[in-house]
Amino acid sequence: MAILEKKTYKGLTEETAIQLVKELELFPVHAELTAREIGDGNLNYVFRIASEENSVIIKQALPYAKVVGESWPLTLKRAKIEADALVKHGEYVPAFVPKVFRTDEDLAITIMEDLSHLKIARTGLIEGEYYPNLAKHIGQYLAKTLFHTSDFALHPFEKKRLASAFSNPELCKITEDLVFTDPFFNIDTNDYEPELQSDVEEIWNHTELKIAAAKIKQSFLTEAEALLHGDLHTGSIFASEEETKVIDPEFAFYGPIGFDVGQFFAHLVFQVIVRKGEDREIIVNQIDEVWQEFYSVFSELWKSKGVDPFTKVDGYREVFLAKVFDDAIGVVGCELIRRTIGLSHVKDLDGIEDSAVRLKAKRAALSLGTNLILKKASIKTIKQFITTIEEFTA
Ligand SMILES: Nc1ncnc2c1ncn2[C@@H]1O[C@H](COP(=O)(O)OP(=O)(O)O)[C@@H](O)[C@H]1O
Ligand SMILES: CSC[C@H]1O[C@H](OP(=O)(O)O)[C@H](O)[C@@H]1O
Repeated sequence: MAILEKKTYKGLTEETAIQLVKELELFPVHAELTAREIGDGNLNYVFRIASEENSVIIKQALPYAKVVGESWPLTLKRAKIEADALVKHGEYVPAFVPKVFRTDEDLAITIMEDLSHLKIARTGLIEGEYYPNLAKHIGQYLAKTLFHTSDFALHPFEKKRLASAFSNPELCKITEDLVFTDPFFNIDTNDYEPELQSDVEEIWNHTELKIAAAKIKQSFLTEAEALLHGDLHTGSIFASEEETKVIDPEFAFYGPIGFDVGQFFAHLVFQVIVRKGEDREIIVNQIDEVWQEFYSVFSELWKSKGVDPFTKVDGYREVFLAKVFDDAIGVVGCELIRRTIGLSHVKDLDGIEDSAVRLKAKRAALSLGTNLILKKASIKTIKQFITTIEEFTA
């Protein structure tokens, strides 16, 4: 029986992935096809199916988290959320997301544009590559996706319909635990070198820090400002010198705008920590540029497309964007700590072979993260944010 007709979930293999694209007539009938599983993420399978002339990607969710196994069951609904978010965001930033060709909820698959001509930005950045358009493009991606899905741009009924359609409790719970909770407590799944034990205990015993982190978590739990990507790290971005494409929005949900902004900042900060001299300056400038671009495009949209009467009140835009910035700084702090001592690290730090250099970099991430969470109220501008980064990472 044809795979799609079965209407039941079954994990694909390289063979059945080929059978599926044939059933869907995505390639000419006699095309010679090859398939390879290329997924390197924590959660899903990704197959690349290619003929001599053409190729597509099939991403399939598993009923559990791939990185842990069947002991961590995870909803298949995330595949639909991811495909729907790609399509929704694609309405506003078609140049910055892959095209979605087909989806199937029973199989939990999305068939999309193959972006293999690009490189995952984290990999390229670690190799020292320079992406002259990355900051500008991500600034635009953030401003457009977040403004257009917010109450500033939508009728309240449509906004609430979307918020309900993108309800994503299981994936949000991963972020609530892994980013905003577990690193601040002695939890089994935390993951760090024994040499960091005293640094980690300092965090666990720091009540003021925990209260500040709890407030940032509270914002993530309650503030349905816009349809977020929800996992906007440099491993979720394909780039070249010219192009930028954002993939993997399976954590999408209605949350605080500063979460997406802060996550992207944080993963640039990891590069600031590991680079030196001019190479480091490039990333510092990109942090500045992404914020300037986000601020200016969001402001233009606010003025030209704002539907809420308060968007016409002088001064409110600046107040709202200051709130987004404050939220983002808190998220940077939590993400720096989480990717250093929690579950699911980043190669930027873990890939440093010399252990003394690696530990120094991790300590910088922890002390900068702590400082940002505690002092975010005093960091009001992008320049002050950059000065703080430089203070802790010199
Ligand atoms: N559209 C695509 N084109 C080419 N490769 C892709 C595409 N989507 C994903 N991949 C590859 O699969 C990997 C994992 O994809 P990702 O969506 O991040 O999965 P996960 O949700 O498991 O993290 C990416 O790092 C990339 O190498
Ligand atoms: C066990 S999930 C941890 C981590 O995995 C996700 O990453 P990705 O899907 O990009 O590999 C996300 O960042 C989660 O926090």
